[in-house]
Amino acid sequence: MPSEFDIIETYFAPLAGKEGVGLKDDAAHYCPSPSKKVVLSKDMLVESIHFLPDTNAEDLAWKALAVNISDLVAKGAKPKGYLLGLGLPAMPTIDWLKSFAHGLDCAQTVFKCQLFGGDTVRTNKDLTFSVTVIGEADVDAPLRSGAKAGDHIYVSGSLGGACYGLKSFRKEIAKNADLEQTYLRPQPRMDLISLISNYASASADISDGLVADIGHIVDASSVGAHLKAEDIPVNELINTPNLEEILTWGDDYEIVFTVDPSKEEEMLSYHDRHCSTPIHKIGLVKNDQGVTIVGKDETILSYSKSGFNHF
Ligand SMILES: Nc1ncnc2c1ncn2[C@@H]1O[C@H](COP(=O)(O)OP(=O)(O)O)[C@@H](O)[C@H]1O
Ligand SMILES: Cc1ncc(C[n+]2csc(CCOP(=O)(O)OP(=O)(O)O)c2C)c(N)n1
Ligand SMILES: [Mg+2]
Repeated sequence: MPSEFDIIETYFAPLAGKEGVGLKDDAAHYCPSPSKKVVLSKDMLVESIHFLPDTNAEDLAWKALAVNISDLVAKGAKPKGYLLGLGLPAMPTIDWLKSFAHGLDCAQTVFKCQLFGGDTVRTNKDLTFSVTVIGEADVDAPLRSGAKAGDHIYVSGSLGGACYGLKSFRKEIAKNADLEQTYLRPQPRMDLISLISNYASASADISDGLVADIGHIVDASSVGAHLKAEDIPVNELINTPNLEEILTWGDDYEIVFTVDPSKEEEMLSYHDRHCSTPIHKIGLVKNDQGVTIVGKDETILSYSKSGFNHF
């Protein structure tokens, strides 16, 4: 049976960049590129809370890194490296370790980053991942607090795929393998990094749900968001979408951002030339408070919760 150190040497060291010092030292050593801003973020994934038990190791590796990369995208930062915390309830099989390392290798290739270090421990019950990502941006990251009245609100991609993917796994809807993939394999919007860093006045990813996360932006900016329900892009694979659920459930790794109207035309032209992920204008920032969602016939939609909350 391999030891903790065998796992690190055999499966993780080959994924390490030079910053990881072969994964044989006490800490990683990272020298940021000259004149870049370093951006750091962490997200954890816990069995049964963030993913279903028995999810295959390759998909877990992808999701653990992808959800973290999404936060760097939201801050207009390019990934450089990551630290991996792994909590294992028992020694995994060799097949699991190979598959997990392969998943990490694929993910870090797509996200253009390397393993800097981490920690491997035993947990009493649940498989747990804790990833810290390290990124670099050319300019100061767009903050949640940067939105101004008059800014236009955009969201990338489409919403609800992960929510309905999990419903498919749970047999609550007819099986849909594409929606299941959206849940298992979130696609952080790497192609939007430069657009966000050049044009967003504020931005966030919508891991907790669109209403909650645009809510975080407007609260931090002391303004209000007015969203037009029919302009919000819902995943087209969903047969009978429940809009309230889609806007408040979470696990969508799309980006919501605000843009000053004087920069909007240039932003859209930049988007046409450099980005492949679609973006949609969904509303306006106004000089009030909170998130107002306007439905058909100008009715105001009100929801019982704004988004995902662990407690
Ligand atoms: N346990 C913690 N210790 C320190 N900071 C935390 C902790 N949990 C969350 N934060 C910080 O709170 C802020 C909001 O976190 P969160 O809502 O998880 O953001 P996101 O949805 O973008 O991952 C971030 O700045 C994050 O670093
Ligand atoms: C098995 C399972 N049950 C429920 C969910 C729903 N869910 C769990 S965490 C989460 C939101 C995002 O997680 P969080 O830890 O809040 O990430 P952060 O916003 O900090 O990036 C959602 C929608 C899920 N993804 N998987
Ligand atoms: Mg978080």
